[in-house]
Amino acid sequence: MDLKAIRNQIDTIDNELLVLLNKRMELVKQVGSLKRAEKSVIYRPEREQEILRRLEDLNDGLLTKSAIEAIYLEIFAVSRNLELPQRVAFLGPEGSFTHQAAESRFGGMGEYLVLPTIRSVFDSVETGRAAFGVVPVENNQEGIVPETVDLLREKELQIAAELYLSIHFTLVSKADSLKDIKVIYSKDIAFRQCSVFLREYFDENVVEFIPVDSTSKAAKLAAGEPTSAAICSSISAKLTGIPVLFDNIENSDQNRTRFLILGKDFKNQPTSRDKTTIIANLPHTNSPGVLFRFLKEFNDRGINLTKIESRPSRNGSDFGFWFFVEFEGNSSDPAIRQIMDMHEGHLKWLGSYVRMS
Ligand SMILES: C=C(O[C@@H]1C=C(C(=O)O)C=C[C@H]1O)C(=O)O
Repeated sequence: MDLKAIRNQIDTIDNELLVLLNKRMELVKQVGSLKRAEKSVIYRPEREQEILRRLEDLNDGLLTKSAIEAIYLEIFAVSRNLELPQRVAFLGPEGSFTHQAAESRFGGMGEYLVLPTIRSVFDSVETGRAAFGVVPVENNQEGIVPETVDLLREKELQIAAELYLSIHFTLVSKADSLKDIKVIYSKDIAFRQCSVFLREYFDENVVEFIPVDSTSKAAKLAAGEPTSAAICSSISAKLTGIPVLFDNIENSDQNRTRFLILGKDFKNQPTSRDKTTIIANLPHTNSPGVLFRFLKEFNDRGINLTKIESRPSRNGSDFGFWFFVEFEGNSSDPAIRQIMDMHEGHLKWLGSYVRMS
């Protein structure tokens, strides 16, 4: 077949796709009307995951799993926009890893609110300025993001979904040579994640490391100063037009960050692949066996714990603490229900959502 003939066929298929996509949108609109009548939530991450899984199982063509995901996540985002346009807040500025994470779920067409701090993302969802908020919660090299975990305890928001992103850092600067660099800007966590590279190439007695709110803010600052550098994502290097001196400078090439999508009064339908996150404010945490007995309840019921972190309660001068706990399953599972009931008043449910790891 010649080029023209092949392209004719492509055109025919695109025409069919357009008709089908519009048919899909008609149905989505009906779903939207039903949801509005029932005052139920528009975003159903568990339903989207179910569709993806079904299509990936069904697929026997050239499309890879991630290609199907990329296409469909955009279709879902456009669909939701038709049901009810919903603003999504994320920890900015533009070009941050959180921006990348937000776009991967809410699409390129979404309406975004770029906010300067994790707290302001929580606030915007709490006050309804945004329907959803995207924040980082942990990195597999660095552990949890304390601000996010503390705010999950403080605020009354829920986790609608989680997602994972591979993180790569670049060193950017307008300096001609490394020895001209006097200042390096980045986010504190990024400095730690690139510590091996920094030790090898820079003398901390000569170069000043200045932590700022985000890696993209770091790139913007460095773009305006000829003897400064920044550690940032390649997307913010591109957005600020600052030259990349080194790529992939992170300590581990297995560097992944987990993000949470936060909603208000949000509850997913249970699936068979859920994870649940809670805050445990156990009484008398300094007494022997309190944590042991709590964990034993999970073990006795065969519930797989995936995370436990302790955080200071900041209650006067004492050394009390509370726990950020995650485990497999949905809060409506009878075994999990039992534990929640047993500790009523001491456990705060933050969400049950499809497990992505
Ligand atoms: C159409 C719906 O609303 C949203 C859009 C979806 C879609 O495009 O398939 C799926 C789930 C929801 O996030 C639905 O709930 O079925």
